[in-house]
Amino acid sequence: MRESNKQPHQRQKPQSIPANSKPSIPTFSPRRRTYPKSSTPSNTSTRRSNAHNAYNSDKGTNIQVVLRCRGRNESELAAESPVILEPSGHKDVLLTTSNKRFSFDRVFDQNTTQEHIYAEVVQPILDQVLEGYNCTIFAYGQTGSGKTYTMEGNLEQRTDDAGIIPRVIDNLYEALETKGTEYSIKVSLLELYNEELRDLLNPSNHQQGRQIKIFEDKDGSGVIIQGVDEKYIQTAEEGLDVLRSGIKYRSTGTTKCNDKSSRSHCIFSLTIHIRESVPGKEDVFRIGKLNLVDLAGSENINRSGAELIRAREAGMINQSLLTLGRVINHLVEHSTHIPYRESKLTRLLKDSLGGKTRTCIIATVSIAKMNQEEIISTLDYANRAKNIRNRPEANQPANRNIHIRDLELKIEQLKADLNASYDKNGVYMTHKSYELMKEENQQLKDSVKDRQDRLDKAKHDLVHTESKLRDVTARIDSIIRECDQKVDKIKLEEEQVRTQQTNEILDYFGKFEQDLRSLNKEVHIIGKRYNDIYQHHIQDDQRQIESHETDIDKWKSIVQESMEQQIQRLKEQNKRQRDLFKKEKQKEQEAWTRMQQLVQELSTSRQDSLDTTATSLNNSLVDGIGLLESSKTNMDAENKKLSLHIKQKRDEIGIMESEVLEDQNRYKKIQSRLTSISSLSEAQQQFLHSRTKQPSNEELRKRTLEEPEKEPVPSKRLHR
Ligand SMILES: Nc1ncnc2c1ncn2[C@@H]1O[C@H](COP(=O)(O)OP(=O)(O)OP(=O)(O)O)[C@@H](O)[C@H]1O
Repeated sequence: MRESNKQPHQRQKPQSIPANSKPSIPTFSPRRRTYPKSSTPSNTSTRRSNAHNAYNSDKGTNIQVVLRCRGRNESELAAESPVILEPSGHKDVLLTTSNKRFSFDRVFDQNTTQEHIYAEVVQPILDQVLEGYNCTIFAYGQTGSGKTYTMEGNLEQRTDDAGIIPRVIDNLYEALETKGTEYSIKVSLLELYNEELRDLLNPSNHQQGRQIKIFEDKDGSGVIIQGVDEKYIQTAEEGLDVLRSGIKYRSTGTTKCNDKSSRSHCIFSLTIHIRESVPGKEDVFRIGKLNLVDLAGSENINRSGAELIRAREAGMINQSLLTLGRVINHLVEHSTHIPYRESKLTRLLKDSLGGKTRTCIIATVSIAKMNQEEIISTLDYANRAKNIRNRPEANQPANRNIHIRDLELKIEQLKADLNASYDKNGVYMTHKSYELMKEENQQLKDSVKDRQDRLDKAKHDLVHTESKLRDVTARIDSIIRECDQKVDKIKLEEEQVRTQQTNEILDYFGKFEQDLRSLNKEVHIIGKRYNDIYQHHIQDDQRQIESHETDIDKWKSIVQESMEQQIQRLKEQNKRQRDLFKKEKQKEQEAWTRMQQLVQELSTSRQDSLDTTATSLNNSLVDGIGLLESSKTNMDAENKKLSLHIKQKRDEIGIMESEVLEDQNRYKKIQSRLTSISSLSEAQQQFLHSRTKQPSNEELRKRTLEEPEKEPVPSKRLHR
C-alpha cells in the first residue's frame, strides 16, 4: 500500500463551494491535448447514435458490454501457453478449447490501441454525459488482465498508452470549449479497500477516522456518498494533477500475477455543470456525471500466491465481486429483491446496475490458455451482464436559482453540523443529519438482518456440512484402518517371502561352498597326478634326447662321407658333359653350313619354276579373256534372238486373249439366243400340243439347234 505520504492531522473543513453561489466558471486554458493520433476511425458520431439510440423508455436499454483481449505477457510466452481466444469480426470471440462462441457489443483483439478503445467506446458515452446523463464505465476482469491499463494507462505523459481517464479529462475540456458555454467540473476519487471507503483526494480524512457513508436518495434509486471531497478543476492539466496525486494513495501490491496489482476498487467521478441559455427564460444548468470504475481483479488465491494480507485482500475482493455477480444474476432474472446491500461495491454501483445510469462494462481477458479458468469465468460474467436493463434518464436541468438553493442548503447543512459539533460536548447534530443517520441506521439494521439470515443459513449449512464431514471422517478412518491392516498383511507377506528367499540363498551358497571344496580336492589330486606324469615324461625325454644326439653324430659322419663322394661324381660327370657339348657344337656348325648351301640352291631353282608358272598363267588368262569375249558376243546375239522370240510370243498371246474375249462374247450371245429359243420352243410346244400331236423332245432340240449351225465359224479360231 502506498500510504506513507501521511498528511498532518487537521480538522476537515467543509467542502469549499464558490461563495458567489454560482458554479465557478473556469477560464478555459488553451487545449493541450497531444496524444499521438492512431488510425482509429474518427467518425464517432454515427457510432454514438447507434450505440445509444436503442433506448426504449418503458423497457429500458441493455447495458453495453465490450470485451478487450490482452496479448500474452512475458510469463505466458515463456510458458508457451497457447492462445485460446480468437476474436472474429467486431462482436464475436471464439473460445477454442470448447469451440464456444461469445458475442458482445464489441470485441477488441489484443492489437487494439488505447486510442481506438476511447474513440469506439468512451467518446459516445462522454457525449451522453454532456447531454445531462449519468454514465458509468467499469472495467471487470481477472487480475493482470489489463483493467488499470485500460482505465488509467500512462498518467504521466500524453502518450499512446494513456488510458480512458486522462483521455476523458482532455476531451471533456475540448468538447466544452467547442460548445463555448459556461461550465464547471468537479472530480472525486474513492477507493473501496477491504469493504472500507477511502477518499483518495483527501487521505487524511481516513486517518482521522472520518468515515464515508453511502445513502440512497429520496426515491431510493440514486446513491449519495457523504464525506467525500469533490475538487473543482479549472483545466485538463489540473484534472490530471489531481488524479495523479490521488491515485498515489491507491492500495496496490505485488502478486504472482501482477507486479502492481490493484488491491481495491477505485471510482473516479466527474460531475459537470453546463450553463444553458433558453431564449426568453432564465438560464439553466445541465448536470452530467461520469463514473470511471477500475475494479480490483478477481483472482484465484492459489495461483496468485496470495498470503496473509494479500490473501485477506483477495478474499474481500472476491467476496465483493461475488456479490456483484449475484446482483447481476438477480437483475437478469428480474428478481423482486436485488441484493445491492450485501456489499459496498454493489451499493455504490446500484444506480449503474439497473438504475437510471447509462452503463458500459469493459471486460478484460488474457488470451493465454494458462488463464483458461479465469477467461471462462469473465466471459460468463460479461455475457450475463449483457442482459441487465437500465432506464437511463437525463438529469432535469436545474435553473440557476434552484441550483444555488441546493448549494446553499448543502452549505447550511454542513455549517449546522459543524457548529453543532464545535459548540457542544457529546454527540450533537442537526435534525436532518439525525434523520439521515436514522435512515442509515435502519439500512444497517436491514443489512444486519440480511447478514443474520445468511449467517443462520450458513450455520445450518455448517451443521449439515459438519455431519457430512463426520461421516466422511468416519469413512476415512475405516479406510485408513483397512489400509493399515492391508499394509500389515503385505508387510508380513513380504517378510515371509524375504525369509524364504534368504534361506534359499543360504542353501544355495552352502551347496556352492561344498562344490567348491570338492572341486578344490579334485584340482589338488589332478595337479599331483599331472606332476608325476610330467616328471616321468621329462626323464624319458632326456634319455631320448641323448640317444638322438648319438644318432645325429653318426648320421653326420655318414652324410659327410656320402656328400664328398657325390661331389666327386658330379665333377667327373661335368667334365664328360663338357666334352660332349663341344662335339655337339661342332656338329651343329657343320649342319648349319650345309643348310645354308641347300637354301641357296633351293631359292635359285624356285625362282626359275615361278617364272615359268607366271608365263603360262598369263597366257591362259589371255586365252580366257578371248574366250569370255566371244561367248559374250554369242550370248548377246542369243539374247537378242530370245527377246525377239519373247516379243512374238507376247503378241501372239495378246491376239489369243482378244480372240478368247471375242469367243466369250459370242458364247454369251449364243447362250442368250439359246435361252430365247428354248422359251420359244416351249411356247411352240405348248402351241403344238394344244393343236396337234406333240413333237418329241429330240426333234425339238434338233430344230432349235439348226439355226445357230448355219452361222459362219469365225476364221480366227483356225489360227489357234
Ligand atoms: N492491452 C494491453 N496492452 C499492453 N499492455 C497491457 C495491456 N493490458 C495490460 N497490460 C499490461 O499488463 C500488466 C497488468 O495490467 P493491469 O495492471 O492493468 O492489470 P489489472 O487487470 O489492473 O490487474 P489487477 O487486477 O491485479 O490490478 C501491466 O504491466 C500492463 O501495462
